[in-house]
Amino acid sequence: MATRKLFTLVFLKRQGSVLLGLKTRGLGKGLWNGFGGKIEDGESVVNCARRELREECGLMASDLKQLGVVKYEADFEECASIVHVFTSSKFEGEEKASEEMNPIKWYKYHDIPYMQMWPDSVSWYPLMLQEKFFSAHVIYSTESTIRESIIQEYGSINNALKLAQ
Ligand SMILES: Nc1ncnc2c1[nH]c(=O)n2[C@H]1C[C@H](O)[C@@H](COP(=O)(O)OP(=O)(O)OP(=O)(O)O)O1
Repeated sequence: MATRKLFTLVFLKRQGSVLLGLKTRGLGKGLWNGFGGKIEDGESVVNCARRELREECGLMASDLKQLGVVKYEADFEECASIVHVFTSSKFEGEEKASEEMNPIKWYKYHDIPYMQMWPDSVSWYPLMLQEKFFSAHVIYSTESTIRESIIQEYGSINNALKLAQ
């Protein structure tokens, strides 16, 4: 079986806005994104989502809900990336930028800076913003060019999770 890297990605929502951070290093440097990272050995998916959210923007979510799975493949890489996508609108703590995400900013849904984000974001954010369950299978031919993209909406998270298997 091909190797896979596992990640989480969390979007906090408040009155028609979503909290994004500008990535300062590593994968996706210079792009706005939600908060997340690699799932550590022995860590559950949801615990990773909670930990990365707290580390990257200082906030703790009490009702994380998994909405989707994004599977990334690239013609120039052997390893696929599986990203588990969560949202929450109940959170507490002191909102603050971090070494990895700086600045952080609330964006109205109609002002999301898609031109300064991963190119596939625009294809599945609308589902995520509407709290729909979804899967996205995205294949890049270069770092910024999508060769193929299949987005699907479901009635529950269970079907989306099949993409992560
Ligand atoms: N195409 C693609 N591949 C991998 N990861 C992502 C994408 N698009 C994305 O939006 N993402 C997300 C998934 C994760 O939330 C981050 C990447 O995590 P990363 O920053 O590499 O993981 P950390 O564990 O935080 O990294 P370090 O702390 O070791 O720097 O982007």
